[in-house]
Amino acid sequence: MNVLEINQLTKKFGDYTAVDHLSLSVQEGEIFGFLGPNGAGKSTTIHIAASLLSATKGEISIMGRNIAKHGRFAKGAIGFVPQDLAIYENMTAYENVHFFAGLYGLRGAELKRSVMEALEFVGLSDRQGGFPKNFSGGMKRRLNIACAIAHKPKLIIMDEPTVGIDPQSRSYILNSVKKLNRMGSTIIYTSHYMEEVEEICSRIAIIDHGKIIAEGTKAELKAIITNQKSISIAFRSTEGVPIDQLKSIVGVNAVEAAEQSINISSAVEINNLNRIIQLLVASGAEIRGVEAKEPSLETVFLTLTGRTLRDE
Ligand SMILES: Nc1ncnc2c1ncn2[C@@H]1O[C@H](COP(=O)(O)OP(=O)(O)OP(=O)(O)O)[C@@H](O)[C@H]1O
Repeated sequence: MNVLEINQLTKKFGDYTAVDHLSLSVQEGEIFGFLGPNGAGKSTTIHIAASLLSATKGEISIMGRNIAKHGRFAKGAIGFVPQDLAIYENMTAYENVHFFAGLYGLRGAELKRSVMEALEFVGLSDRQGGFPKNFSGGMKRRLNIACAIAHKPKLIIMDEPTVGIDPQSRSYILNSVKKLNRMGSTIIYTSHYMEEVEEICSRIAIIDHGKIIAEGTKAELKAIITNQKSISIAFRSTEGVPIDQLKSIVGVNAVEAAEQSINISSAVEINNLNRIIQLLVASGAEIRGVEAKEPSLETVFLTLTGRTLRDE
């Protein structure tokens, strides 16, 4: 069964089209990754799916019911973890979760039990009486998650839940996502960190400029680029590296530059490595290493759009 179905969704802000005839479906039991650079339209799409924003055009159904007609049902079926923390600093951790779970109609002993279970789940039960202002960034993110899951929603939508936190909290959150999924929730996970999406998601949609540009399992997405190789070259500094000239070498499809490295996506059948190295040596760039890399979702994105996921 499809837990979420989006059909030809369009959202305009004035003249600007943030989401452009976007369709996708998420099946029960999936961890579905929604991957795209900043500004691609991920948040707008999931805000509409969570009934927090209205669509300009298109239809959305949750477990077969149109959200425009079954608003109450749709809201109860979804747990939404927003990108910007939605917690009250002047309420304790317990009171925060209690407040949000109460909004979903839980009452009495069931409400108390659900609040404690959610706090336990995110590892904050021993801090239930603490105020978020005394919490670390990672703890606040975990509390944000507890607020969204206490009512045991069928579908949990997470909008970049690991932005700006330390690696330990990030790994805690990623493990929690997997555990929630094992416990029966379907998850939509949006991110512009492709490593996270590769690690936890069973199916992925890549979005750019409000449109889905590729969709499938990791293997299916990588199959798009089996005719591509990825070469990573390290430098002391990439200043002065002739990027435009590299792009004009036969076979090269895209070049992505960071401070001390460049990634080149190039056609497998064309042996242009000599030409690439010659050009770099002639430019005076100090090469520190050359490595052929396994294609990643980053390579898929780079190949499809000519841009990197991160520098938008
Ligand atoms: N309320 C608004 N008014 C005008 N433009 C908006 C509004 N909300 C979003 N946009 C624009 O719509 C586009 C898509 O934004 P959205 O937040 O959905 O992207 P995103 O993929 O979630 O990126 P991010 O990771 O930065 O949140 C952006 O160009 C953004 O500036």
